[in-house]
Amino acid sequence: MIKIVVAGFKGKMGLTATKMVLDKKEFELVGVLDPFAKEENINQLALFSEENVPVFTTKEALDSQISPDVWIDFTIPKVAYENTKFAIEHGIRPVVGTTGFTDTQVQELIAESSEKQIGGLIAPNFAIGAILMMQFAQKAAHYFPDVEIMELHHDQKLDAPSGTAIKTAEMIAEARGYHQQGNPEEKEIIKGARGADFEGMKIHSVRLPGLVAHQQVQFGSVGEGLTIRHDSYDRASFMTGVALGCEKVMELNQLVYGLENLL
Ligand SMILES: NC(=O)C1=CN([C@@H]2O[C@H](COP(=O)(O)OP(=O)(O)OC[C@H]3O[C@@H](n4cnc5c(N)ncnc54)[C@H](O)[C@@H]3O)[C@@H](O)[C@H]2O)C=CC1
Ligand SMILES: O=C(O)C1=N[C@H](C(=O)O)C[C@H](O)C1
Repeated sequence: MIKIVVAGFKGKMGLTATKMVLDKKEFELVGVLDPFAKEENINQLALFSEENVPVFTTKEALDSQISPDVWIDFTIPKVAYENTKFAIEHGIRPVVGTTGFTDTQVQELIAESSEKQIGGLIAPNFAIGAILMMQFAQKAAHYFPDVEIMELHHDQKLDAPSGTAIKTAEMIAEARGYHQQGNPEEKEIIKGARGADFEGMKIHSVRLPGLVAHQQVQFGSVGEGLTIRHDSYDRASFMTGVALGCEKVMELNQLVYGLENLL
């Protein structure tokens, strides 16, 4: 039985992950963390009235009372680095979906986990279809170097571009390197019109109510185009990957970046 804590449990993803952990017989939910929680036990929420799991509002209180094997993190970009570092330092394997990490932070956490021999995972996207989208895009970039990424999310999202768009751009850049796209004489009449730039490719972020998480990677070449698109219509789409991550980190001795490394 893998003992799990969910950080950010009152959020959209935290709540979905909490339900997933409770539903899987291989997992035991030993605690949940959210500084904005008013409850002391999740059974004070109608949804979890049959359960008995303590609620913590600080990671220090959590650490003094429970000993989880795995720390699932769906919090906010501002705290995810500190949370992940805390988990590693306390021998808890992080499975992190929270986005907004810098490359330097990811490298630091990998080095620290390796030193402590603690498995872990930071995955900008846990949906299997999204991983395939990124891998297909990387493959296509060998033949189609001209590409733009459009990511579309709900309007409560804090970070832009999305972690998935950054990871996709990194994977495409690995395949094709820096590549100047479009007209070098181009001028933006309104600042930002052409989106963010990563190694010469543009990333566009759309935020609208009603959306969940969507991304289109659009390639253009002479007389042809190729569009690879993934849609998460429901947050349940991420849970197969989260569950897989919780199992796999038990066998690792350092943190990995990207679910594709565990499939
Ligand atoms: N990797 C993936 O597959 C996915 C990643 N995400 C990412 O997960 C994160 C959370 O997304 P949502 O659930 O939509 O956000 P949300 O805003 O609904 O939830 C965030 C939760 O974190 C809590 N929180 C804030 N500070 C905290 C702290 N210090 N410790 C513990 N909890 C804290 C908040 O109170 C809130 O309940 C975002 O960064 C998002 O980009 C979202 C969907 C899928
Ligand atoms: O905030 C979200 O919702 C999502 N965040 C992740 C990201 O930034 O890529 C994953 C998914 O796109 C949903």
